[in-house]
Amino acid sequence: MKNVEHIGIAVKNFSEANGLYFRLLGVEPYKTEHVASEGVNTSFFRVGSTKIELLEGLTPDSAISKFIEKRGEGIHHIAFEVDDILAEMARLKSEGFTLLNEQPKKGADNKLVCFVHPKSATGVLIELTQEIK
Ligand SMILES: CC[C@H](C(=O)O)C(=O)SCCNC(=O)CCNC(=O)[C@H](O)C(C)(C)COP(=O)(O)OP(=O)(O)OC[C@H]1O[C@@H](n2cnc3c(N)ncnc32)[C@H](O)[C@@H]1OP(=O)(O)O
Ligand SMILES: [Co+2]
Repeated sequence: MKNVEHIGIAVKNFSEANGLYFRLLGVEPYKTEHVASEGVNTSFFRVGSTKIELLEGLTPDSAISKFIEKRGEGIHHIAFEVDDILAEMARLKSEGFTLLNEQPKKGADNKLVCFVHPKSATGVLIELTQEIK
């Protein structure tokens, strides 16, 4: 695992939340991206050497909609950058962590991603991200 690549925050009202984080962070999001496979819209803000990812759920069965339904808005996941996502997934599996996808999948911001179940990481949803070169 390398640095914290981004912190994912689940929000109800995407445009309001983007305005709030612009005022909070003093920067505009450098990208917004619809990710149909996850049923989300995302926006990314650079903050120092890491990023904030705002996520809104677009369908009732999206992970973000279900999260907000159950727990309200807030920090949803922590993403770490890895150099070799397949090797890291194999390592975590051998360490007994529960992975939520067997193979890396296309995430946002030009990344391959994999998630670790919060139940095997002290209640924190962990995302692995590898830059697609
Ligand atoms: C577009 C990609 C983008 C990127 O950066 O590239 C993203 O980050 S997309 C982010 C959204 N996608 C995901 O989160 C995919 C992985 N998530 C999942 O597969 C599910 O959300 C899962 C398995 C974590 C939870 O599934 P579900 O909500 O259907 O099940 P439960 O509600 O029964 O949850 C089980 C258990 O986990 C707790 N939980 C759920 N979400 C979280 C969370 N984000 N952080 C911590 N804990 C979480 C939930 O409360 C349940 O615990 P319990 O004690 O039983 O209440
Ligand atoms: Co993310």
